[in-house]
Amino acid sequence: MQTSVTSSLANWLLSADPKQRLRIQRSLLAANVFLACCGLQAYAVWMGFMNAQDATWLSGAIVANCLLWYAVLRSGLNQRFADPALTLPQILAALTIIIGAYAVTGPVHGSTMMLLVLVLVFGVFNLQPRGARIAAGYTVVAMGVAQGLMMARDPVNYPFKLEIVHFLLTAAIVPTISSLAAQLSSLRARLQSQKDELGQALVRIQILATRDELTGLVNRRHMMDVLHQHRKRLERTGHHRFCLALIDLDHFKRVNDTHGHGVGDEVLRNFAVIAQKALRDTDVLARWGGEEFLMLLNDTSTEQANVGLERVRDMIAGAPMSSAVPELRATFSAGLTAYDCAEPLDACIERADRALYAAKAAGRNRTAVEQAPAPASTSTPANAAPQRQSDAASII
Ligand SMILES: Nc1nc2c(ncn2[C@@H]2O[C@H](COP(=O)(O)OP(=O)(O)OP(=O)(O)O)[C@@H](O)[C@H]2O)c(=O)[nH]1
Repeated sequence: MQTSVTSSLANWLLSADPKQRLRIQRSLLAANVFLACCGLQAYAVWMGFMNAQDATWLSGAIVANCLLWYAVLRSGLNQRFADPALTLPQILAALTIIIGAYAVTGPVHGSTMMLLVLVLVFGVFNLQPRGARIAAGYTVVAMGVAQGLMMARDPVNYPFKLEIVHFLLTAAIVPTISSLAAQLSSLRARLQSQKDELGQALVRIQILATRDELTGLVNRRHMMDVLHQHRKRLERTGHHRFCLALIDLDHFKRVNDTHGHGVGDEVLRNFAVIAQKALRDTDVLARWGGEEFLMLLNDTSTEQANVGLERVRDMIAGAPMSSAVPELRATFSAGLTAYDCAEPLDACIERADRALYAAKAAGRNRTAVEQAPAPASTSTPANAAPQRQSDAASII
C-alpha cells in the first residue's frame, strides 16, 4: 500500500513515462547543485564576501531557473522540440547564471569557475557536437565580457592580472570539454547505429529461421512449433479443434520440365499468395517441402475446412500462375483430416498424407478426407499411437 502511494507520488512528480522521468531526474540533479549554491551564497553574505542584494537576486534567478525547467519538462512542453531533453537551452541558462555569479561574488568569484566545468560535464552525455561547440563558444565569450565589465567596475576584486589567468584557464579547459563531448556524441551515434544493425540482423535471422525463402510462408520447422502450440492449447482448453490439409500441386514436374524452374518457382509463389488470400486470418499455411504445403485450419470441422479448401481451389483454378506463361493454370490435390487431441501430431500428419495419396490416386484436383480414428477408450494416453482407420479416405 505504502509502495503504491510512493510510486504514484513519484509518477506524479517525475512522470510515469520512463524517458520523461529520466530527463526530469537529470534536470533535478543539476538543480540540487544550484540550490546548494544558494546556501553558499548565504554563507558568503554572512562572511561579508557578497552583499545581500546581489545574493537575493542570484538565488532568485537560480530558483526561477530550476522551477522553469521542471515546469517545462513535467508539462511535456519539451516534447515539441527536436531535442526533448532541452540539454543545450538548460546548459546555456545555467552557464549564464554561473557567469552572473562570477560577476557578483567579489573576492570569492574564482570559486564559481568550478561550476562552469560541472555544467559542461552534464552536457557531455547529451550534447551533439554542434551543441557542445555552441556551449563552449558562449562560455568563453560571455566570461570574457563579464570579466571586462568587472575589471572596469571593481578592479580591486577583479584585478587584470588575476582575470587574465581566469580567462586563459576558461579558454583552455572549456573547449577541451567541448571536444570530449563531441567525441562521446559520435561514439553514442556509432553505438546506436550498431544497435540498429543488430536489431535488423536479429529480425532477418528470425525470418530466415521461421520462413520459407521462396514463398515467404511459414517453413516446416516453424510449422511444427505452431502445431505444437495449437495442440497444447487444445489439450488445455478442450476448445479450438483444428484440421490439417496436406496439399500437393498436380503434375508440377511438368511445369518445371516444360517452362523451366523459374516459372515453377513463380507458380509456387503465386500459389502461396492466392491460397493465403482465400484462407481465414487464423489459418496457417506452411511450405512443407518442394511443391507440398501444409494447411492448418483452425476452429473448424473437416466439412467446414473443406469449404475453405474448395474456395482456395476455385481461386487457384481461375488465376494466371505465371506472368511469363499467362495461360498456365494450376490444380492441386489435398488430404484433409481433423486432429484428435488423443494422438501425436505425426499421426495426424501421416493421416493427411494418406488422404493426399488417395486424392492423387483418384485422379488429382480433388480433396480426400480421412477421419480421425474414434478413441478406443477414455483411458487412452495422450501419446498413444492412433488406431488405423480401415475405411479408405472419402474423396470429395
Ligand atoms: N521450381 C521448383 N520446383 C520444385 C521445387 N521443389 C520441388 N520442385 C519440383 O517439384 C516436382 C515434383 O514432382 P513430382 O513429385 O514428381 O510430382 P508431380 O509432377 O507434381 O506429380 P504429382 O504430384 O503426382 O501430381 C519436381 O520436379 C521437383 O523438382 C522448387 O522449390 N522450385
